[in-house]
Amino acid sequence: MTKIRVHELAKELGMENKVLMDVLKKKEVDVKSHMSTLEDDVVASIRSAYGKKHPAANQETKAEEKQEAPKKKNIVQVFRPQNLKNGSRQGGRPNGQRAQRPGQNQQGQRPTGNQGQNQGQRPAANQGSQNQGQRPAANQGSQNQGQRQTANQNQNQGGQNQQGQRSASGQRNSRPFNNNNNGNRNGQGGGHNDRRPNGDNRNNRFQGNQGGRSDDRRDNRRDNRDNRDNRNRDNRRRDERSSIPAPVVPEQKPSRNKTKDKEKDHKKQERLDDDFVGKSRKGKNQKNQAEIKKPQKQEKKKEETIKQIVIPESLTIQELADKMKVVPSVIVKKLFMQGKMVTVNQEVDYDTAEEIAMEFDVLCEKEEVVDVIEELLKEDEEDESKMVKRPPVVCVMGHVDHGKTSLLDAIRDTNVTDREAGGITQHIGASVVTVNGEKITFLDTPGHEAFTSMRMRGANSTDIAILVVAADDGVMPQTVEAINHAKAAGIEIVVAINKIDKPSANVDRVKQELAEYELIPEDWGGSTIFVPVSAHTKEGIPELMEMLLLTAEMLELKANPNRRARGLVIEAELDKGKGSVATVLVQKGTLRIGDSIAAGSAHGKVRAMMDDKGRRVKEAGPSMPVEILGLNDVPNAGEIFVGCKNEKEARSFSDTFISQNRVKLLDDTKSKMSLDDLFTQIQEGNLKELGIVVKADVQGSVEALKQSLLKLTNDEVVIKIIHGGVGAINESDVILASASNAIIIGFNVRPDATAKEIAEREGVDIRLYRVIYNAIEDVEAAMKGMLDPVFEEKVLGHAEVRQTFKASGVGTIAGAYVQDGVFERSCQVRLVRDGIVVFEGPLASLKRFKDDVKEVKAGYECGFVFENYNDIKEGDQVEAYKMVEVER
Ligand SMILES: Nc1nc2c(ncn2[C@@H]2O[C@H](COP(=O)(O)OP(=O)(O)OP(=O)(O)O)[C@@H](O)[C@H]2O)c(=O)[nH]1
Repeated sequence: MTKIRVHELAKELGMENKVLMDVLKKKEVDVKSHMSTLEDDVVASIRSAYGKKHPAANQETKAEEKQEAPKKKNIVQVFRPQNLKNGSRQGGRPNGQRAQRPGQNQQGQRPTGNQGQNQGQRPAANQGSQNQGQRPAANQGSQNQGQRQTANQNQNQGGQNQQGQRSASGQRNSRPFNNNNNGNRNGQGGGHNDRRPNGDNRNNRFQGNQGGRSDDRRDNRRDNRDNRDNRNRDNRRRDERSSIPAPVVPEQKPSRNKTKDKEKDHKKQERLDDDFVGKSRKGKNQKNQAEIKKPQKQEKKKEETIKQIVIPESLTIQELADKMKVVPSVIVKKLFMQGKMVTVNQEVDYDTAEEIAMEFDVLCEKEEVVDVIEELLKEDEEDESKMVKRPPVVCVMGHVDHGKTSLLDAIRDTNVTDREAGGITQHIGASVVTVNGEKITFLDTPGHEAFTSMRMRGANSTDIAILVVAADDGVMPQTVEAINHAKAAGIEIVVAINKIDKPSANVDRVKQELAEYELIPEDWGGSTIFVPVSAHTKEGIPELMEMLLLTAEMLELKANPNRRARGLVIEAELDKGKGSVATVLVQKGTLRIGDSIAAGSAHGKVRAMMDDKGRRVKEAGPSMPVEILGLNDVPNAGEIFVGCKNEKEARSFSDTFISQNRVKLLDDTKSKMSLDDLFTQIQEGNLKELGIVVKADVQGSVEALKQSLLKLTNDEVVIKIIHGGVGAINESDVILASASNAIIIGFNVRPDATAKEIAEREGVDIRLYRVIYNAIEDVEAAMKGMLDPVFEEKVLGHAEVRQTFKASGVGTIAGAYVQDGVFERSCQVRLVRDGIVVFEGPLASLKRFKDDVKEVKAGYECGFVFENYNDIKEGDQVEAYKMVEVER
């Protein structure tokens, strides 16, 4: 049987080692220290003298403890201080006692020397710290209870210190590690020793926190560290511990990579720091609280603030993603999930972009495109008081051959009052007539052209339109067109029913027909002025002039002549001798010789001015058309001209115009790639890379094409095969090509219907080949700008000449019978006589009876006239053919 030691007996009896040793000394028992062993008889005598407890009772207790031992393990797992507290309260004390005893017992049973070491270290390590630091008042209470249960009153008398000393063995406090030690002792190997101290630390940590005695804790840790093999890990933990009360179980992953560990631990440290700040210093450190709350606030803010972006009319997915600050692939993916296939380079319009953005909770606003030119041309409202009456600007419009030119001439002839001034009417695109002392400016430009080109920048050139309708012909398609143009431009219409001199003239019919277009004559209760005229007899011309003046009066046409001139360019050309010659219509202000003006890309000083009669003038007021010299360039018709302060201002105006136009031009040239304009694009430096989608019938061909095409890369252009595949050219190929501005080369394959349609819509160039070499050759030729389309003759049909007629002014007409196929109006023909081609050329006309026809099919008779060839004989064979572009 193992002999009992002094301290064990002391503990058993609930007395101090020193007291027991004194007792023993009194009994003349030789003990050197509390570790000295005692003989059984001595123990028995001491027990009988000082204690009631019998070793048997101890044995029982031990047995109990052994049974309950597993429970202690649970306690080890408790990380929360409060839990630990509870554990202490409920079972801490008895456990503590129990824990000591098994330790004691095990000491005796220990087969190895490890325990001795552990024991020796443990008390040293744990005594001070654990006793003092780990036992809070609550625990004391519970301990007392426990002690009472053991009926050892002395313990209570011993007070706190005694208790502390009593537990100097560390057993109570080191309950958890006793368990661990048990494991070790049971032969689980030294490796577990590493864990055990960690376990110790955990306990220490928690308990230490309870007690709040960090010094002790630190001492304890320091001591423990000395006993640890894995110093690094412990150090890390120590770092954590120094600030982190929260439980960490890094030991659970002993095999982690060290570097990773460091990083992870660092991150964990940060997290835990946050936790710590959040949990432990709550209320103490306001700053920290603020720090913790901050992210939450930010999150809230994020939720509340809806992103808003400004996007242009159209943009690519990439650009949209950039604006939305998301990865483009996210958008592509989202759209893909909705069944829409897009690429990052694909352009989408505003509405689509807005829809996409909404999916990401982003609001869109359309970017206001500032037209710099528009801004430059912007004008402030004019002061009405400074305005004076100006002549009306009139244009003549109507259907072909209804007499527009004749009417204008008649008007001019009738109203040229100042012939004496020696003016020979010059064609400057506009003319001024004086009627009853009042001037009317006529524009020569055909009505609708005037509207479209002259309204280029939203400025109307004309005030009144004369709608010429031939009385014998009535309303014709171009009449309707003219009405619509005039209405769209919001200009007044005066109807001139022309050719009333003709017997077939029917004025009422014209009135009736025009009524359908809301042009109701005044005598029918409407408001449109109708004037029956004859350009030939000049009947009604003065009335028409009067009506024009009346209308002008009603329109109250006014302008301020005392300001810098502004107006429209009506015509412009480059004259060999004079340089740039432009006819301008002054609309506001007065243009004078020497004025600096700018008109679109042109600018300069007015060197000379001529009126419509070719007379030199020094100034031109509102509604006056003049030809000017002095511009450095030829401006476009319809361009607004503005008088500038000086030449510098005029130059800067046109410079801005040029640069803006270049931007626009570049935008326009961003059109789809085509082999035909490949060279031009290369030349202009617009193209550095030619993307090609290759589709072929077999993979071998795809590869062959790819390889050959890639070899064509030169200094100027890089060939890039963006996709290669087997099978028909499909929708996705076209979309891909469109998005990447690439061309498609198909070898022995054809595009399907959808692909064809999309290619047409998107302007994707699809080239189909049956010979690989041709494809290569084409791309190469295109890169050199030498790509010519390949045409092939396609025979349409055959006919036989059965009769010939001679017609003056026409030549010989061949009456023929179409034997097979079809004869088309614009086809080429071959005249074959006795097997010899006697003529080959285009068909001048194709008639059936007297009518021109588009085509004549087999089995029908028709009349041919060959262009510049009349030597036609009966029995001649005619072969019709046309050249068609063929795939290479
Ligand atoms: N009898 C008659 N013939 C007229 C009258 N006005 C024009 N014509 C004839 O109609 C034909 C067409 O006249 P244009 O003045 O060339 O007609 P337009 O509308 O200017 O024709 P386009 O310039 O081709 O659009 C000419 O042969 C004129 O001689 C008219 O008042 N009476």
